[in-house]
Amino acid sequence: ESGKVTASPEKNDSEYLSPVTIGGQALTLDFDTGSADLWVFSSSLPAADSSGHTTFDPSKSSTWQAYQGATWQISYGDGSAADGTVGFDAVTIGGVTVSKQAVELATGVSGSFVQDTQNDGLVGLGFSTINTVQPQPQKTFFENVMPSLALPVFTANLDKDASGTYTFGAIDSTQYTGDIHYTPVDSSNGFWEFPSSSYTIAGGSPTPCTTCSPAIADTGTSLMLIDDDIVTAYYAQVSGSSLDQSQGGYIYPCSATLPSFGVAIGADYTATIPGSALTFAELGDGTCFGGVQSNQGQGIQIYGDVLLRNFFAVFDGGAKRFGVATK
Ligand SMILES: CN(C)c1ccc(C(=O)NN)cc1
Repeated sequence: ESGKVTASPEKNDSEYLSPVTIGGQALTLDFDTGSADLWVFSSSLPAADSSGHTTFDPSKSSTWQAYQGATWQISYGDGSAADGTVGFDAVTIGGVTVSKQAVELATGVSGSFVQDTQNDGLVGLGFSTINTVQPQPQKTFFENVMPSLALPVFTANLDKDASGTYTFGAIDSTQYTGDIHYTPVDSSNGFWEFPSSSYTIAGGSPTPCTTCSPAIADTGTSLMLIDDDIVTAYYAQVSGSSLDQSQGGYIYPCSATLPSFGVAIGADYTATIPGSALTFAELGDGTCFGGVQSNQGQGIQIYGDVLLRNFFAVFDGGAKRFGVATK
């Protein structure tokens, strides 16, 4: 089987939201290849925290099965967090159903989730070694459905300020051009992780970097969070740019011309993003906030939506590989 759903961008393409049905209840969730918990705003949240969100109410699902005593708690790279209890229910995405998917009910969420009223929770599409359910980590929707998919893959075709598509179980050849360039994935940290040991700024042949951190493909992160020395070199080529502590990153005059930025996807391919696609947000006073920012020395480079929305991306759970194609 295979199925596809729309991925609709929030403002500034900061995240992409997709329709999911759980126990017959429709919610709008953020598909996140950088985590492995499927969690939803629940009817047990304080009303002040769930106001504006659609909540899942297990008492209204005839197929809900509580997982007695199980709990979860997660924190994300941006400092946001959520926690709660666990059960199992039928989860359907694009017509593809897992009958007994672990569904994590939020009884606590941090402020940025409360404020993000279009978001009713997350679908983790990383590897279940980083699932936070105790006493027993739970498999992701993709891990559960993989054996019944025509192909053990899902693809992300995100777009700039336009709706895109997530597809499970098929590689839709109408969604990309040319070849798909794959790299093996090291899932030992729970991410779609691969080496990225060269980069290009403003074109030309790639600069090798033996000290460059490995990278992860993360649909749940908005920006590209890159090793600090590379980011410094990038903005050195942007006139009027500066590191603005109050904004939390590099800003520049929106009139500036940004150089292109290319990053290695494994050993054989450089994914190059044109400068015109490397602004994340206008700050309203003529300055712009860059899509390329520092990873603050985290030792991992996070290739989020600023990269992914420029490509067709393949997450291959069968061959444990990640691929990109132009489109
Ligand atoms: C506050 N929200 C909606 C978030 C969603 C996803 C993430 C994330 O780091 N995913 N890899 C952080 C925060």
